Amino acid sequence: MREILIAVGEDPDRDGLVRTPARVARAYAELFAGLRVDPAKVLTTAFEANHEELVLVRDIEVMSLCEHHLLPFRGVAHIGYIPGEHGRITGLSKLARLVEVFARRPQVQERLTAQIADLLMEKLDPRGVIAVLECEHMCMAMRGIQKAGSRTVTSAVRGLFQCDAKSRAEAMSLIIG
Ligand SMILES: Nc1nc2c(ncn2[C@@H]2O[C@H](COP(=O)(O)OP(=O)(O)OP(=O)(O)O)[C@@H](O)[C@H]2O)c(=O)[nH]1
Ligand SMILES: [Zn+2]
Repeated sequence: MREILIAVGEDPDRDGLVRTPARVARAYAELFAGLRVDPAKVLTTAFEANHEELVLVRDIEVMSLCEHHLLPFRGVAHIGYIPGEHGRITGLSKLARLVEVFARRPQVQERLTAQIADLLMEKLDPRGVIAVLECEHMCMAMRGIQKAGSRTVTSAVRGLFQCDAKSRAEAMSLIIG
């Protein structure tokens, strides 16, 4: 970070900047803390509830950093699943925790979306999962093409939602609100 400050023409020894490299190191440790967390451990709480229909949590806050520029992208995630045969469900907060673990890594939005869907499929064994993310990327807003306000929508559908157009359409209509 000291080298970067020198490269952009700053004096890394001036008052306001002298502790910046250490601060940035601490900030990055926090922003990338998801690299040191096993996402499977987030879903350890699951219970049988005999609920075999859609569970959908909308508007989960997403804040991540794109791996190309290490600039933030932020927006919301909508995550839904249809429990498996025994109606195995997880705590609602666990869906948000899952977003958090994968978001706190250098990311691309597509992979973040897929990782959330894949882990839910693997750990909950549901009939289907749908994950939709809508984010604005600062690397497109603050620099480069400089188009603030554009939102990127990515989806990952697994299991039943892949082959059953009616279930997918129903989930999508609830996601769009
Ligand atoms: N698919 C995808 N692309 C992303 C994501 N975040 C950033 N990008 C893109 O990654 C690309 C990197 O392109 P490069 O040409 O290597 O880098 P660049 O010269 O800085 O590109 P510009 O942003 O076009 O100036 C850019 O088009 C970004 O918009 C993401 O989550 N998913
Ligand atoms: Zn970027």
